[in-house]
Amino acid sequence: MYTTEFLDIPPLTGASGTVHLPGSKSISNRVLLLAALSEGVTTISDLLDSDDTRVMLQALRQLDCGVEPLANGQLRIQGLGGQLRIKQTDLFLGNAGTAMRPLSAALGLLASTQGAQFELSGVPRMHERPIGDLVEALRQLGCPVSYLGNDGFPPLRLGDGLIHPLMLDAPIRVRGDVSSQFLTALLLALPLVATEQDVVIEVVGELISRPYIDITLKLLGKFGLHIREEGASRFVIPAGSRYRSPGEIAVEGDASSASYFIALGALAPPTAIANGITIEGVGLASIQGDIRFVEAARLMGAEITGEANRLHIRRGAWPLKAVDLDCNHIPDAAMTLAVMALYADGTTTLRNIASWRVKETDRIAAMANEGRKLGATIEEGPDFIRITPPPNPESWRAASIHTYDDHRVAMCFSLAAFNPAGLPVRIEDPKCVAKTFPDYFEALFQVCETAPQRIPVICVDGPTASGKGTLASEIADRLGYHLLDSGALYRLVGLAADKKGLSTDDQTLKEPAQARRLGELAAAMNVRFEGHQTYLDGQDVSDALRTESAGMAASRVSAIPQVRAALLQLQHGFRRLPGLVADGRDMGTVIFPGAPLKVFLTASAEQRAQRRYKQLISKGNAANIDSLLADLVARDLRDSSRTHAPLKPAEDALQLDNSALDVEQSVKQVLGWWQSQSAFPGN
Ligand SMILES: O=C(O)C1=C[C@@H](OP(=O)(O)O)[C@@H](O)[C@H](O)C1
Ligand SMILES: C=C(OP(=O)(O)O)C(=O)O
Repeated sequence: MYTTEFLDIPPLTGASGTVHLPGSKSISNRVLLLAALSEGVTTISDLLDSDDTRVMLQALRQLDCGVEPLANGQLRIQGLGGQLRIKQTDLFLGNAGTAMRPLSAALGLLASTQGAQFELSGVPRMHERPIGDLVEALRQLGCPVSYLGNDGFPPLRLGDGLIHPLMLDAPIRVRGDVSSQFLTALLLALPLVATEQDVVIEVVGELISRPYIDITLKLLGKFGLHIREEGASRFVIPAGSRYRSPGEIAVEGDASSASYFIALGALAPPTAIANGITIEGVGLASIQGDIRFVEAARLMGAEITGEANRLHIRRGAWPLKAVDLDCNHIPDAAMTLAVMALYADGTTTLRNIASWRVKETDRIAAMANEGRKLGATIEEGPDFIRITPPPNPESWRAASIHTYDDHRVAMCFSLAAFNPAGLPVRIEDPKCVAKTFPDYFEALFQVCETAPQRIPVICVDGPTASGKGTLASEIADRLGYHLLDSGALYRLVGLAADKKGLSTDDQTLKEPAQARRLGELAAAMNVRFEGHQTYLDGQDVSDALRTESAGMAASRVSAIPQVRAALLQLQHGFRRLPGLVADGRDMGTVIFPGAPLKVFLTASAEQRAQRRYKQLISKGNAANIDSLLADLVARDLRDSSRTHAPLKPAEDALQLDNSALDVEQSVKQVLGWWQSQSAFPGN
C-alpha cells in the first residue's frame, strides 16, 4: 500500500494483463457477522483484508468470538450461537457502513433480550452518515437506543443493561430511501429473535441500492435462513429461524473493485504484450449487484466477455460513447462511469444517485470538483451528475486530486492518467484505498505501461559518506518510488555467483564462457532495494553484501564487459511505475542522462569523517577520527581523478552541501526542488 502524502501517476499509454481481485467487502462483512451469530465453526476463504473488515473483526474479537487465522490464509470463526459472552463494550467501526449498520441491529436486539449495553462509534465522517431510519426501526421493536452525538447519526448507545421484551407482533417498518443497509441490517439481525413467531419487515417508500438486499438474502440462505419475499417491500423471517453455519464459505472478488479494471480495459490501448485486461475472482455468476457495471461499460463501448468467475475486457468503441443512465442499482461502481465519461464523445448523465451524498464523502460534489480540475465541464444536481469531457487534448489540466478520505475517489481518478494530453495525475492521500483495496495502485501499475522516458527518475550522487544512500531511500519512501542502489549491484553479482557456485577468481574470469555466464547471471538477478536493506531473490542479503569477500568479488566482476552491459540493462529495468530514485555513480551522467532531477550531495570531509566515526562507534567498532579523515580525502581524490566513472556532478545536477543539515532538512530541500519542477507546483 502507498502510505505517501500523495502519489504522482505518470501519463499512461497502455494496459494489459491479469488482475486478481481482493475479496468483496459487502460479502466479507456479512459473512463475518453471520458466522459470529451462528453456532459452531465457519471457515472463510478469500476474505477481504482491509480497513472495513478489520474493524468488523476487531468488534467480533471484543465480543469474544473465536477468530483464528489459519496458516493457509483462511479464517476460522467460532460463533456465539446468539448468546452474548460480553455484555458491555465500546466498538470502534471506522467508516464501515457494512459494520456500523448491521452491528447496530444485531447488538441492539441482543442487548435488549439479554440485558447488555454497547457503544458504537466511528471516524468523524461516520458520525455524519445517517442511521436514524434504522434506529427508528429498532425503537419500534422496543430496543433502547440513544444518540451520543447528533440525533440521527452515530455514535450510538444500544441497550441499557436491562432486559426489554421485544414487540414482534406488528410489522417492523423501515425506510429504504437513504440506504439499503438499514434493511440489510434488520434482515441479518432479526432471525436472532424470530424463534416463536414470524417476524415481518415492511419497507416504507422507495428502496435504493436494491441489489445489495439480494446479496444479503443469498448469504442468509447459505446460513440456513430462507426469507420469504411478499411483493417488493415485505420480507418475512419465518418462525423457528436459526443460523446454521455452512462450515466452509468462500468470498468472491469485489465487483465494485472490478469496475476500475473494467474501465481500464475499456479505455487503455493494448500493449505489445497483450490486448486487454483479464479479471480473476469475480465474473458473470457473481451475486454482487455491481457486476451489472459490465452492462454500463458495454454501453459506453467496452468489449467484455466473461465466465462464472472471470472477465475479459478490451477497448471497443473509441472514443467511448456518452450515456444517460439510471445508476441506482450500482451506486458504488457508477462513480467509475463518471471517470470513463471523461473519454466519451459527448455529455454523460448519471441519474438517481442521491445516496452518493451521504457516503464516504459527498461524492457528487467530490466527483464534480475533481473532474473540473482536469478540465471537464460538470453539472451537479441533488441526485445526478452530468459530465462533458474536456473539448480537446489541450484543454486537459494536470490536477492534484483531493480524495476526501474516499477510496473510490482515489481509485477512479487514477484512470485520468490516460488523458490524451500526456499529463500526470496526482492522487492525494493514496492510502485511503485501504478501506476496500489496500493494494489498488500496485495492482494498477502491474498492468499499466508507459514510455520509459515518462517515468520520472531522481538521481542522487556524491562522495563517500555524504549520506546519499539515506537521502535516496528517504526520498523514494516519501514519493512511493522504487529505489536503486547501483553501488550494490556489482557486489550482488559477486554474491549471486558465489551462491550458484560460479568462480570469480582472476584465472577463471579470463575464460570467455565464464564471462558470458556471469553476464547472464547479472542479467537475470532478481534484486530489490528497500531502505537500507537489499534483497536477492526475495532474501535479505544486506549483511552478506558488506563482507570483505563480496567487495573483492565485486571489484573482479566489474571488469567484465558482459557484466557491465547486463547491469546497464538491469539498471534501466528499475525505471518502473510510478518512478525511481537512483543512488550512485554514473546515474545522472551515464545511466539516466535525461533524468528530470539530479542531486549531487556533498559535505565537508571533516563532517563526513565525523559521521562515519559516530556510525562505527555506535555499532561498537573501534575508530580513529584522524585516520578516517585521511582515508576519506585519499578516496575522494582517487574517485574524482579515475578515468572510468569518475566522481563528478552531472552538468545539470543541483548541488546540496548537507554539512550543516540533518537528514530531514536535506530531504525537505530535495522534495522542494522536485515539487517546484513538478506539474503540480501549487500543491
Ligand atoms: O450493503 C452493502 O454492502 C452496501 C450497500 C450500498 O450502500 P447504500 O445501500 O447505502 O447505497 C453500497 O454503497 C455500500 O458500499 C455497500
Ligand atoms: C459506500 C461505501 O461504503 P460503506 O460500506 O461504508 O457504506 C463504499 O464502499 O463505497
